[in-house]
Amino acid sequence: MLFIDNQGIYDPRVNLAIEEYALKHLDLTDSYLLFYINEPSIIIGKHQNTVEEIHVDYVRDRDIHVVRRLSGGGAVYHDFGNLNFSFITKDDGKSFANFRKFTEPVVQALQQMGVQATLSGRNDLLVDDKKISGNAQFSTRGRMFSHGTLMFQVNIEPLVHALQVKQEKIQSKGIKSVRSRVANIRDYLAESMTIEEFRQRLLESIFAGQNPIPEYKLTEQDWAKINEISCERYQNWDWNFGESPVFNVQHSKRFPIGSIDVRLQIGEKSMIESCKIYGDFFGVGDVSDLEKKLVGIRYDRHSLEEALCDVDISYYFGNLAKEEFLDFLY
Ligand SMILES: Nc1ncnc2c1ncn2[C@@H]1O[C@H](COP(=O)(O)OC(=O)CCCC[C@@H]2CCSS2)[C@@H](O)[C@H]1O
Repeated sequence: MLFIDNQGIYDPRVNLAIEEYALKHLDLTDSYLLFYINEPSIIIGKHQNTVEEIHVDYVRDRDIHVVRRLSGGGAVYHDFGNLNFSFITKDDGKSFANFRKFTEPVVQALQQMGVQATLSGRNDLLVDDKKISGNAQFSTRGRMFSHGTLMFQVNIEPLVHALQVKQEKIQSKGIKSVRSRVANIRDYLAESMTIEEFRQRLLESIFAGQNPIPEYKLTEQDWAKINEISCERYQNWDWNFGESPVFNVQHSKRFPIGSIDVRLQIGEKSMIESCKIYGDFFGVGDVSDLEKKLVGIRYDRHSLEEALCDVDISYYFGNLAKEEFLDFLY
């Protein structure tokens, strides 16, 4: 495994581009570990409807970045007290959805520092029943990353406010990110340290026995492509916010693999004119392919079944069965 050093970069639109670049373009014969700290930001899950996850006025007034990421899951808040880790590796077909594999080295490092963290629920690390880390994954073409937050010393007040959607919006929508009681790691450490020292301790624990720690240095060529990805995707309103959905059928439900929220606009002769799928579910497939499959067909059970007959639903939504998805749609 190689360590990618990006210290000194705090812009989430660049950090997420480094991660995407490493995933898609670096030689994954080796795995990589990337750490990043972002200035105040909300990082939205791939399938979420941004305006329904944030307090728009609060976020605008405080210049908090709002950036969508590639992985599924819910919305989290980052600031200079939050350290993110990302393992970028080949997807051997067994690792996706295995959160234990990628959080274990971090849990061990935390335990060495006196912090009794455990993996619990779908994707959280807890101390004292409080969440200190949220994790998510993304897989594409045999490559994947598994990344997580580490709340070292996050300012809790803006975290709560920025993720608190305005009241009228909550009422218009069934499904939200999974809100948790959160805590900061610093409060549980055996000895005090700065976030930089914390990062160093994690690094030394994960690369135990390797001195010096093997590093991959980003080249000028890498940087040119990273900046391109950053501009095209993470600095782009279309990606981060996108168009608001129009719909006249909305179904929301929480499944074991996460929440799914489907909005359909039904036109003349019962035809589906547009389809949008939101949620904090985990899956490998790009749901926009599924959305496209549903457009142009009749909104009745039989037509839906026909349209989905050659579709592997679990590819998009973890291990959800097709029947369950059809019952949910219609
Ligand atoms: N920074 C941070 N760390 C841990 N938990 C948080 C954080 N911010 C908010 N929350 C809490 O988690 C829920 C959302 O939980 P939920 O389970 O819905 O979503 C996640 O955990 C996603 C984790 C994504 C990690 C990526 C790693 C690199 S870029 S972002 C939110 O409502 C708060 O209660």
